[in-house]
Parts: sequence; structure tokens; C-alpha cells
Amino acid sequence: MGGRGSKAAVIDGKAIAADIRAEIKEEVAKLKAAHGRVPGLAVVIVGSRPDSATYVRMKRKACDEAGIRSFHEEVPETATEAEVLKIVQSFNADPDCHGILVQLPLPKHMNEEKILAAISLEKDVDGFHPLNIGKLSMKGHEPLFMPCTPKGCVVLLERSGVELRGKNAVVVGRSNIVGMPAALMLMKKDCTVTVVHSRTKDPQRIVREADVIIAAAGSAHMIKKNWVKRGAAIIDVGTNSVPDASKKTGYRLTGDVDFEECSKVAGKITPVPGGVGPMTIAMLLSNTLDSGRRAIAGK
Ligand SMILES: Nc1nc(=O)c2c([nH]1)NC[C@@H]1CN(c3ccc(C(=O)N[C@@H](CCC(=O)O)C(=O)O)cc3)C=[N+]21
Repeated sequence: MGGRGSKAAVIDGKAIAADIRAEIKEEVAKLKAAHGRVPGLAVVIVGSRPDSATYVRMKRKACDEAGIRSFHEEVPETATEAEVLKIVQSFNADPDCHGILVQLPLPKHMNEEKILAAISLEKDVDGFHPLNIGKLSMKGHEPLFMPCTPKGCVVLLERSGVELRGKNAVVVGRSNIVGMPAALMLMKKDCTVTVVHSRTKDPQRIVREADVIIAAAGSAHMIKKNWVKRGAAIIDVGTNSVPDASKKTGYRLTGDVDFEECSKVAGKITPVPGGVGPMTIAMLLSNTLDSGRRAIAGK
């Protein structure tokens, strides 16, 4: 694979996510049979951004299919921070709710950190609570939940047979929700990790050394063929909207990686869409199942 003239194997995130969702569905059914209860996920959405509405619809459908109960609370863009905090607190206290997700981004007048920190640690299925993130960085401390997108990246690598131990991993991007936690998780998997960001000198030279590339910079097609070592595994987290007149919506989704060119040298590569995106939702269900199992079965 990845030899001269050959093409990278495409990692099918949609298929891997479907497998995981089927496994989760079975586990939910087992919980229900043994305890008469199922995991529950609360989704809080503030305002009516069309992209947020789409993601929330997909999450809800995924819950339904897996047998996970979902609760929805939608408030207008003009709601106050106190109102959102109150909703979070009511789900914190609800024994049928095992996971709480506050859809991001929040309107500018709300303090995102304050709202995320109000979510009970035991229900933080997004893994965004500062304590859960902090534990990721410490030896001997396991977070209750890992953030869904970077966890999805690691699971994609593992399920497609990429050995991580001792490998050079380069993470492009240092965001709280993807780059930083992805780097920490790969370190826990015994990779040697380098994080490349907007102030890095000569990022191409560093990325070219990578056996594993996690592209999470938010810049369409910034990773080119001559940035990639032959045989490298590439996980593309980018979800950039670019104009496309042939689409109904007028735009299409594209990654941070120039897929056409890079797949000529990479060993394995994820597409966008159909790569990391579906895994984000599968990991959300997985975290909700874990949380529900802890609460319902006590393990
Ligand atoms: N509290 C919170 N938690 C999140 O996990 C969260 C969030 N806020 N805000 C927005 C981002 C984005 N996100 C995605 C989920 C699924 C796809 C996904 O399934 N994408 C499909 C395609 C979707 C399409 O075509 O529009 C794919 O890549 O194949 C993408 C992105 C979760 N997010």
C-alpha cells in the first residue's frame, strides 16, 4: 500500500461508524433487558443556526436508531445565560438523563466556558468539561469521557489497523476540542507527538516526518501531496464550506487535506464527508452508553 503509482486505502468512516452504532444498539438492548432502563441524552440548542440544526437532527436520529432516549431543549438566540444554566442544572438533576450536550457555538453574549463547566462531570459526554480535559493530560488519571471528534480519529486509526506505538504523529491545529485532545490521546497510545499550528515555522518539513497526520487546522486543502511521507496515515478533521455551484445549497464540505493529490502518496486516508464526521456522532452515542451503563448498572 502506498507504493509508487499506487493509491491510498480510503478509510470508510461512515461504515466504521455504522458498525459501532450497531454494537451500541446491542448494548443498549442488553441494559434494557436487564434493568428496564435505557441511556438518555439531552441536547440543548440555543438559536437557530442552520448547521447546528442539521447536526442536532443527525444526533437525535442516531439516538433513536440505537434505542437511546433523547431530550431536546431549544431556546431562542435571545435567551440569557442564566436560562441556559437553568436548563443544564435541570438535566444535571434528572436521573433519566445520562449525557448533556450543549450545541456549540453559543451566541456571543454567552460565556461558553461557564456553561460547559456547569455540566455535571458524570454527564459530560462531549468531554469538554475542563476537569475531563485536564485528566487527559495526566498520567494515571483517566477522564470519564473523551471528546468525541478526537476519540473518533483514534478509533478510526485503530479499527483500520494502523499501529500507533512508537510512531511519529503530527497534529495540525491546537484547538480545545480537536487538536489539543487529539495530541494527548495519541501520546497515551505511545505515539511521539508534534503539534503544528499557525505560528509554526516550516510546518511542511515537520508534517513530512509524520507516520500519522491529524489535520485539524480549519483551512481547506492546506495539506498538499509534498507535505506527506509515502505510506503515512492521514485523518482529515476539516469541515470547510467551499462554494460549489453544482450543489443545491451552493456550497460543499471539504477537508484540510488535498485528498486527490495526497491519496497518491498516503497509505491510508479519510475522505470528507464520510470520514471523521460520522465518527463524532458514534463516539457521542458511545459516551452516552458508558454513562448510562455506569448509572443504571453501576459499572
Ligand atoms: N457540543 C457540541 N458537540 C459537538 O460534537 C459538536 C458541536 N457542539 N458543534 C458542531 C460540531 C460539528 N459536529 C459534527 C458532527 C457530525 C458531522 C457529520 O456527521 N458530518 C458528515 C456530513 C454532514 C454533512 O454532509 O453536512 C460527514 O462528515 O460525513 C460533522 C460535524 C459536531 N459538533
